[in-house]
Amino acid sequence: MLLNETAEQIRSMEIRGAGRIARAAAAALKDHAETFEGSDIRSFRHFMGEAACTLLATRPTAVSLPNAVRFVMKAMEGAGNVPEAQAAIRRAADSFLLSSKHAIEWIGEIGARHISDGDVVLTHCNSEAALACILTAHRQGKDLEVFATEVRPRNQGILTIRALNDAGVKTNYIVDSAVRSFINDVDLVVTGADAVTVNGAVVNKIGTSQIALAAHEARTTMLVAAETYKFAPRSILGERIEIEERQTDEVLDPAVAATLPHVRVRNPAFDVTPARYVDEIVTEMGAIPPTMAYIIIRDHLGWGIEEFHKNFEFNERMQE
Ligand SMILES: O=C(COP(=O)(O)O)[C@H](O)[C@H](O)COP(=O)(O)O
Repeated sequence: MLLNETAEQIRSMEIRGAGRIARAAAAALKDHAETFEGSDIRSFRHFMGEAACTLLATRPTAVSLPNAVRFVMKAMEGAGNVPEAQAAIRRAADSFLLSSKHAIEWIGEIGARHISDGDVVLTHCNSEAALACILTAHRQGKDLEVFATEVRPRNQGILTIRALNDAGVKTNYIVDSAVRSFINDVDLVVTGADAVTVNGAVVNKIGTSQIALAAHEARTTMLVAAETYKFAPRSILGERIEIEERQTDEVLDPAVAATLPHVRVRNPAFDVTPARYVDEIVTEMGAIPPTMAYIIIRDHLGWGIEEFHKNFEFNERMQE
């Protein structure tokens, strides 16, 4: 698929969810590299650098996107000519796609061990990683019941209840504001993540932090299912995750809004749940306390402070 088409699909949320966005970006970079005609390595780097920027500009919050783009782009660093660079990009993209698929499977296995026979699980938004935990437990024969939220304003809950229904999981579909009314019936909350920062805070679909707060008050376990490429290296430098604020017409009909000149509609797509409201983050490396985020960023993703210096030099070279 053409790179601009993928970028547009991510922007319009036809492709959505942090993991899917990352995989679409890696695949788009791979296809884009093959379309380069020429033999000048500097022009190729520039060509790929522009493509990376186009993808990065689509949606600002899911850290899986810059992590995937960087992983693929970094592969061509040592290449001396265009065919070598194209092959390196191909290998890196394929490796990212495969490891992402395996990560979800592992998360499903590990997450399922947190779910017992007879449990009631609540999930929010539509997360592949969170669903992997629930569906794996269901496939293991555990008798489960799920509460799934509506997820205003884009209604990703519909995707979730469809997946649960297709798998034959007994599911309750509730409006977002009903979470506190049902939280005492719930044994475990499982959500996904768009980003995890160095202090263990979890950025996910708007409403997640209210759910975490309700779970905390009710002493209900709060699990977050997240591949390690959702951890945010730049948060080591104190950089904040940008919370995407989407168009107001997703929330209120523009014709109605036009009659309300004193009303400003706000539509943040994500919120931040502090680490103290999260019991564990289930990654493909195992279930960790959120306070271990720094270790994942430094030892697993390989992003110490020194990496930022290297990356700075790399970016300078890309811009030459
Ligand atoms: O918040 C969302 C999706 O938001 P949007 O619909 O706005 O992209 C999901 O919970 C995370 O991305 C994790 O999903 P996954 O586990 O599939 O990566």
